[in-house]
Amino acid sequence: MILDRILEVKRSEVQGLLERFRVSEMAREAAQLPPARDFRRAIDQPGRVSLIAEIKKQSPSKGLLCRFFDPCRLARIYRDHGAAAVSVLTDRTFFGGKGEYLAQVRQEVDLPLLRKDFILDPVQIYESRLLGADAVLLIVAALSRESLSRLLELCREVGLQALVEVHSEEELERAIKAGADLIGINNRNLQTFETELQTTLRLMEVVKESGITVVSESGIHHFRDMSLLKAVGVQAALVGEALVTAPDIGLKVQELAKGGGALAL
Ligand SMILES: O=P(O)(O)OC[C@@H](O)[C@@H](O)c1c[nH]c2ccccc12
Repeated sequence: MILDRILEVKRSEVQGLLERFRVSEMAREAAQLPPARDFRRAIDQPGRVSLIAEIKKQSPSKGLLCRFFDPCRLARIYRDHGAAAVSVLTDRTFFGGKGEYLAQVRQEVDLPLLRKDFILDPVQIYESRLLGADAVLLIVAALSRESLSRLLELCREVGLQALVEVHSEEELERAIKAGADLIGINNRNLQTFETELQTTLRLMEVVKESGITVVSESGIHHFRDMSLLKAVGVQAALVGEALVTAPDIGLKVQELAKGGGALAL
């Protein structure tokens, strides 16, 4: 499965980081930073589905999405047309991202930023904070119960929020048990790569009225998708492909923000 391949590469990247940097040194530096922005509050606003707009150059399933890729330009367009937060893919091998993109976007816009990567080790949490992230993605399918709890705890310690990603009822249960208050339901099936908004509708039954902030992820393309998510009580939608491939990106951001009720029609 693709996730196994990604994790193999990621483990060697982590090894590289550990060889190049001292974790204690990074922790000391991170402790001196001003507090991160409140990602959860920015996306959890009554009566609307907030848009988390993603900066994504390529994906394992679709290849190159964006020919003239300029992360800072994308971030400005997202901000100017109604996005509540920005997600930056930093994985290099599979998504064509880099850590520097996050640092550059941090300089460019003041919106809360999510670092989208495959986080397996504490060193990546410190690195994320130093690059300017306000939140990081933790993928339940990629982590043991112990690692998930340990990384969640570390996020709290360093002042980063964690978006805990699930694909199934079983993973959702693990996320809740670990104490996640911000959960991403990924509509993409990791085996087939197909997306199915139904996944969000199904898992929403379990979490609604729990006080957990829910983000629906992947395969969201249209105004009507956002309206549907609004009707089932989701707080935010994470959208990449539909934005970066749109002929007029600003217009697409507006369409989705309107569909979620974040902008007036
Ligand atoms: O491009 P899409 O279908 O709008 O999806 C965005 C986002 O959900 C997707 O990039 C994503 C969700 N979880 C991930 C984990 C790793 C890498 C990427 C992802």
